[in-house]
Amino acid sequence: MDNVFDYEDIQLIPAKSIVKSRTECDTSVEFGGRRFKLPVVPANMQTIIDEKVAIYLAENDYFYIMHRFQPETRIDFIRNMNERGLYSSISVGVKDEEYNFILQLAEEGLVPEYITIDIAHGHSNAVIEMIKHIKTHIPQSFVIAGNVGTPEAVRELERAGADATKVGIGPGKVCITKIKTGFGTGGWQLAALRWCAKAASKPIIADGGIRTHGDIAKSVRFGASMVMIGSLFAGHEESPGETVEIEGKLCKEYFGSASEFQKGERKNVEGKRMYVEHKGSLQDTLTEMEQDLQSSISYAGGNTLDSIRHVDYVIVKNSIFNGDKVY
Ligand SMILES: NC(=O)C1=CN([C@@H]2O[C@H](COP(=O)(O)OP(=O)(O)OC[C@H]3O[C@@H](n4cnc5c(N)ncnc54)[C@H](OP(=O)(O)O)[C@@H]3O)[C@@H](O)[C@H]2O)C=CC1
Ligand SMILES: Nc1nc2c(ncn2[C@@H]2O[C@H](COP(=O)(O)O)[C@@H](O)[C@H]2O)c(=O)[nH]1
Repeated sequence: MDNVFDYEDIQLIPAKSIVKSRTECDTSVEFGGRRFKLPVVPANMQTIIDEKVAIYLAENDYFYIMHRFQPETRIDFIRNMNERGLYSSISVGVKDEEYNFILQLAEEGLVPEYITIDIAHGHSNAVIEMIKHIKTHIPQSFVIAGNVGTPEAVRELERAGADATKVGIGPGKVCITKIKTGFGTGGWQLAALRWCAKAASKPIIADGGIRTHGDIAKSVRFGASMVMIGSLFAGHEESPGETVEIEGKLCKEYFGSASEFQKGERKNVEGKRMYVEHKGSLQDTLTEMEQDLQSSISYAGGNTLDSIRHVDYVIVKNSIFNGDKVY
């Protein structure tokens, strides 16, 4: 790998604007046969999304992926979305019971429009087998597989039948994989995205490490069709994380899916918990993201998201450790 860099090391170079107003810039994206207002999806984590948030996002033409940490609720979730005329987008793991869950969906004729295979180390036979299992029994579902961090992994999952891959091992805000295992894309996530995108023949979701709205445009420039975000979506009124008061300020919890708080035990822990300041409404953030991305598109010299994909850039510094701490 040459040219290793991360989000904070890159600046995109402006091109002559063709719009009179940023409102002319269209941030929408097609993904898996649907069009969404933004190339952004809140992380499929228990402190980021619940059924209420999923309904809100689907009703308002945003992409969502429901988490998989209350597995017994998934059938009712899909039925409820169907009854409301909304698309359903769920997550699965790779353990034996998940194979039975897919068979149950097939038997009951329940077809989620999107199924995300959500495990830490997605470049594995376990994921390849699950992709094939889903494609055999529910071929109409759009399958997102991850997480991975290499071109080889992207190619292998695509060959197995994945319709999109999710890139990012360890760049997340509540992630401690880099520190605990020595592996991952933490500290060079943007370069890893570029590396993977060059090998991909299907869409990529860039997952983790987004700290500013400008990082969304940078992800698009380096090959992402969709950007998964956790920490920036934590702390809203609607966020499922518990609300607490810390030194007179209202905060909400945000914890990793591989943290002891999610798992209920300290085994193979690769995530931590933090508290983020209470932020107001989710829609305010989505609106601000849209405005900022419209601005990015105008700086790129176009009026659609695609114009960002070809802009020049400079590497302004080269830092590979961003100061993450375990606690
Ligand atoms: N994007 C990221 O960087 C990371 C994300 N996560 C998130 O944490 C959640 C839990 O993930 P995960 O622990 O994979 O889910 P599961 O607990 O469902 O485990 C996945 C399966 O893969 C096996 N496995 C083998 N090697 C690994 C490995 N290196 N890491 C994890 N499992 C492995 C596990 O067995 P066994 O447990 O016996 O080893 C288990 O059977 C997911 O939501 C995932 O997205 C977690 C870490 C990193
Ligand atoms: N290594 C770990 N990664 C995790 C864990 N829980 C979630 N995640 C990943 O983080 C992103 C969100 O990143 P952010 O920088 O936007 O906050 C999420 O989508 C997962 O891929 C975990 O416990 N360990």
